[in-house]
Amino acid sequence: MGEAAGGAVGVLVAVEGLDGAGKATLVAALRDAATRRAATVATIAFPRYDDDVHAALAGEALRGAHGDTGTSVHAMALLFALDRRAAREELATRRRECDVVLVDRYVASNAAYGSARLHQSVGPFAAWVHATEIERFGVPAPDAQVLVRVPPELAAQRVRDRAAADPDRDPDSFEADADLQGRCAEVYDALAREQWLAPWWVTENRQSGEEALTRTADTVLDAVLGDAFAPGSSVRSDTIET
Ligand SMILES: Nc1ncnc2c1ncn2[C@@H]1O[C@H](COP(=O)(O)OP(=O)(O)OP(=O)(O)O)[C@@H](O)[C@H]1O
Ligand SMILES: Cc1cn([C@H]2C[C@H](O)[C@@H](COP(=O)(O)O)O2)c(=O)[nH]c1=O
Repeated sequence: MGEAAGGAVGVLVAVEGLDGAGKATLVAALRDAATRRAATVATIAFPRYDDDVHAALAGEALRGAHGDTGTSVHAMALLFALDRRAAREELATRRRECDVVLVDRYVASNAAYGSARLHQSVGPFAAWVHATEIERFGVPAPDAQVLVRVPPELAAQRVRDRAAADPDRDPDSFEADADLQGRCAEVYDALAREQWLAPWWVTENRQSGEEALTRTADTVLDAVLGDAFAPGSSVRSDTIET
């Protein structure tokens, strides 16, 4: 569990899933649910495009800049990993200050997308991500990971709808690759099944509406905060049907 100092629980919860799955939407619901129960909360979205040069380079490479960087699976993963390495201090500070630290994408995004790009399941690439980010860079493992699970076609439709409404959100090269998204969905399922890196929760995000989201957010918080207040117990893996 997180570093309990100054009274804050400091539980680190990573929200994962395909592009357009609804991660940002769930993070917002989790933040509201945490605030309702008087838990202090911080949110960080990776890649930190505006705050870290590696993330900025990765974002540009996703749109064709920097020669062949975007085509290199390992180069892209290193840029995403270096962004998180540079965020270690901020993460530590937020965990000291807050009960819940929500991260929108984290280390498992690298494992999922890189493995999918290489047509692997949870295998050598995921092991390389673990060795590089956790063991070498000292990026902290999360306490819990939530997979926002949707059929890839639905996620792709949401990406298209969002792009139609906001020209600044036109799909990047990963978002535009339907085969990649399909394989990535399979890798995410395998990561969750294998409890890769930390315990996983799986939530389906097919329904629209506040009610289902709020229910999911409350279920996750009951688990992570409830367990955090009960020393010696650990966060369970489960499936939340919404
Ligand atoms: N349950 C839902 N029903 C209908 N629309 C939804 C639902 N969840 C999210 N959306 C919409 O789908 C779009 C994508 O959602 P969101 O931005 O939360 O996804 P994301 O996983 O954070 O995407 P990305 O990784 O590409 O930034 C948004 O326009 C959002 O309003
Ligand atoms: C953090 C991170 C992201 N990715 C992939 C996932 C997305 O397709 C893109 C950009 O992320 P965004 O949430 O759409 O802005 O990059 C990745 O492969 N590895 C990572 O660590």
